[in-house]
Amino acid sequence: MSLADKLFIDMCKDILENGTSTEGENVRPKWEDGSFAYTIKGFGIINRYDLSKEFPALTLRRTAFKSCVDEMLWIWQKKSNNVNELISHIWDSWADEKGTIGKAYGYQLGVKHKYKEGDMDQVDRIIYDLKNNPYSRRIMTNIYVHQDLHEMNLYPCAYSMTFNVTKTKDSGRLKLNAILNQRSQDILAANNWNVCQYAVLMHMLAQVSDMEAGELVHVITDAHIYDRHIPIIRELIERPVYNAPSFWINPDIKNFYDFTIEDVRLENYVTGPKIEHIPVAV
Ligand SMILES: Nc1nc(=O)c2c([nH]1)NC[C@@H]1CN(c3ccc(C(=O)N[C@@H](CCC(=O)O)C(=O)O)cc3)CN21
Ligand SMILES: O=c1ccn([C@H]2C[C@H](O)[C@@H](COP(=O)(O)O)O2)c(=O)[nH]1
Repeated sequence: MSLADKLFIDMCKDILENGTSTEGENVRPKWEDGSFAYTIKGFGIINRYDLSKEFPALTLRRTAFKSCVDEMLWIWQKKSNNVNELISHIWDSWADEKGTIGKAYGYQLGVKHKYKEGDMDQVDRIIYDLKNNPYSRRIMTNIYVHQDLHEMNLYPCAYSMTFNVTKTKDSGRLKLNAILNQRSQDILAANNWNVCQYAVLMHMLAQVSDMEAGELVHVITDAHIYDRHIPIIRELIERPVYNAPSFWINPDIKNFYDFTIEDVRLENYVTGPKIEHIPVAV
């Protein structure tokens, strides 16, 4: 069983057994037919993934690896907020007629800020610190920008990465760890999707800074299972599990901006069957 499967199954059981329901309360999201999308939610879930041991892809069902890496690069590398630059259509419901999701995600990472070292956006600031000042305790991004929230079609969910570099005990090589802070998580549609995205981001940043990828700590404030997902989750967590796939990254890429979705892949990724239709609350 992959470690990601174990964490996912334990988390789902915990939410289903100990979580609380929002039914009948004033909630924001709705289903396609206009009814309220209630959830069972757990508070303050923390999952730790050791990327030096295995890649954290779920095997219970296949995570759409190419689409999720494409979305991560859309945010972190293209710094785009236009859904026309995405391969998948997962963001279409939140885009306006021009295809933009407003001042969210990629837009915020592309904003240049003034630092003592010069003007940089948040991604370039991270890369600069990892290369020049890896023991800094100030290497972090934050896209939850209050002054721009009124111009976002959906507020950022995975909103902050805090990077922390340690030394590998045996080899002495530098190890890149990070905490992903997420205020809200749709467990069925996006949990492993988000985990795989940020695991790939860490592998890419580690490679371009001559480090190894270490631990990804995923902190989820509101970890929820939507009402219409409950039977799907109950079936999913009873499925057989397989070993984690192996992760390949093109070793020749030394500049973060040169990575494409073809430069990473999962090998021997054996999974359970596809869930034909996952309704997404909007
Ligand atoms: N309610 C909700 N849940 C989310 O996960 C979510 C939002 N809203 N709003 C913004 C984005 C869009 N995200 C999404 C939306 C849909 C899928 C989805 O349908 N996933 C399918 C297949 C995707 C594919 O093959 O490209 C799946 O099987 O997981 C995933 C993430 C994550 N975010
Ligand atoms: O990367 C993402 C983006 C969105 N989500 C989910 C989490 C929630 O179910 C909705 C957002 O609704 P809010 O009312 O703004 O919390 O989208 C996710 O899991 N991962």
